Amino acid sequence: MFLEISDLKKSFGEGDSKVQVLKGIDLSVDKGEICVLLGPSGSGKSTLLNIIGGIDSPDSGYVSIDGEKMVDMTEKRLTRYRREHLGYVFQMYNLIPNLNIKENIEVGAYLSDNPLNIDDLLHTLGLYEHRHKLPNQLSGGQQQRTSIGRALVKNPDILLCDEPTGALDYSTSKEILKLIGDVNQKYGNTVIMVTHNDAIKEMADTVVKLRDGKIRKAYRNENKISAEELDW
Ligand SMILES: Nc1ncnc2c1ncn2[C@@H]1O[C@H](COP(=O)(O)OP(=O)(O)OP(=O)(O)O)[C@@H](O)[C@H]1O
Repeated sequence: MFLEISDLKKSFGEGDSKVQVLKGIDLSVDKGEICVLLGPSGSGKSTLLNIIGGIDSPDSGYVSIDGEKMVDMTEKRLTRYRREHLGYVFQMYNLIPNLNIKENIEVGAYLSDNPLNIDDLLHTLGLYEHRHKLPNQLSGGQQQRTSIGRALVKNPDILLCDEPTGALDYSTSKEILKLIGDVNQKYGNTVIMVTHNDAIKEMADTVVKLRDGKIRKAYRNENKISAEELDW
């Protein structure tokens, strides 16, 4: 398996205020899959995503990517690994306001020795004609496309998305989900996507439902549909 998670545990706080947020998570995801993580607020989704992304570390258990355990990496190796192999997309786009769209995407390219062709990517993102505009001249959906471009330009093995459509309306959300599906097809990145929206599970290869820090259900979706066909 490409991504292996074994008996992952994480708590926050100390003594009486200690909260066990992940209580032993086991999960395997194949290369190129879309994995959707669902669960109620506070169930541990973002914590799990942050540990997979090397932003946070577990108390015990491990995450292994392509056979390499992240806990065994030195801080220097982990930083390099994050830069080269992981792309992050958040609910808030976090674009640099005084850089234009192309320059915002170039920020991601500088982190890679082997970035994708930016003009080609701008076409895929539907942003080519907007490339000289500043972020505040674009809609929320176009800004999110830009942040996906920034994450994608280094052609990461894993694209980690935390509520990527959380700030968007229905039709823009569907556009962004279609883009995530399209880039997964085109570039073959593994996608791990956290969402509150149950309908999104229909476009996943693997669906994982968390509750109270544990996996309540994990299954392969044999009847995957495209993002255009989603409805909620
Ligand atoms: N840095 C932190 N310090 C203390 N507690 C934290 C920290 N990060 C998360 N928590 C707690 O861990 C629990 C799980 O949080 P997490 O953000 O992983 O859940 P979630 O399922 O992603 O929720 P949501 O859907 O609301 O984003 C919550 O109770 C949260 O308050």
